[in-house]
Amino acid sequence: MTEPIFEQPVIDIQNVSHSFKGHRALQGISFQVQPQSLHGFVGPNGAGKTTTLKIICTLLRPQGGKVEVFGNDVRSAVKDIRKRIGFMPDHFSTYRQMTVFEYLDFFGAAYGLGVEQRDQVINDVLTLTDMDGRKDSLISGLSRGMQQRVSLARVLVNDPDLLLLDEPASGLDPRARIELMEILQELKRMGKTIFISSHILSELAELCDSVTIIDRGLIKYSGSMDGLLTHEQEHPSYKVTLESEVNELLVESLVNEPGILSVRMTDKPRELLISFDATLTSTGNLLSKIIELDGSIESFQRDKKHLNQAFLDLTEQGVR
Ligand SMILES: Nc1ncnc2c1ncn2[C@@H]1O[C@H](COP(=O)(O)OP(=O)(O)OP(=O)(O)O)[C@@H](O)[C@H]1O
Repeated sequence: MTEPIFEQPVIDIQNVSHSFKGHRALQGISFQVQPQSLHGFVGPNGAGKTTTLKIICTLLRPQGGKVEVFGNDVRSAVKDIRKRIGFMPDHFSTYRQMTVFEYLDFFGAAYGLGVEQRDQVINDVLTLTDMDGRKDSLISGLSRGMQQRVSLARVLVNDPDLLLLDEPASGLDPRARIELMEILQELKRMGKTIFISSHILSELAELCDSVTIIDRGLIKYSGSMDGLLTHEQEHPSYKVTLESEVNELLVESLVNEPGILSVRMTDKPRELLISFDATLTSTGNLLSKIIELDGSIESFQRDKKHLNQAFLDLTEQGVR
């Protein structure tokens, strides 16, 4: 039998805490980000997203706990980490009077690239971000969506292995958002790991393989996107579509079965929502019972929670 290969996580956060003037912004958070994943970091205002991002990209020293990026400690290996990451903050910096080329050239030089190499790299990153025709445009004249792409192009100049993006989609119209997500998918296909924060879970659902949810400095969930939507493993819920209309006798018989917690009819006459206690019965038992009582199932599928509901269930009410 082949042994499973355990890859080292790109980001490994263990019990990290951080306070600002007595206010506990991070209260012992732990999670990991796997290589070549697109990992969402979601939480309401003031949850601690930017603080965490700044710690990961070595701009802020954690006061407690341990953070490793590519196996290097953020406290001691600042230079090694900075060489391999690209951080895109949630605001555009103050270089608006430059052209796109001048801006990227400036950062290329700051990263130590020679003139010829910079020309090549700038052409490549402009192609990647679909900005070929904008090389000589003034940044101040670009739309918010285009400015975001320039920001992303800037982050790509040193060919980082890990991209840290703070709210990159905020303020973008739906088209610009979709286009940005497509660029990020392409970067993932190129082998990069992408860590992206947002207030809005549904914005990242299609894009991310995994997600961490943070609220008031505490991690509420970290794992696969799929796992988030089927979070209540002990009480799974299934949507059953019958070939004929649901009759009340069937509902009554199912409700009385051991382990079945609820049987609900929906606004569709052939559909039922059934949840059960997985420690007392199983999907197989449920299926056999329905077949025995009715005999005609058209479809049977796990009922996933709505994204917004999953987010609301995990985070607390109130603005902070
Ligand atoms: N420099 C600072 N001084 C004082 N308090 C701060 C500082 N930076 C952050 N905080 C506080 O720490 C908490 C976490 O802030 P953080 O910016 O990390 O949250 P966030 O999830 O990024 O929020 P948002 O989505 O609103 O940007 C908030 O209560 C915030 O007010």
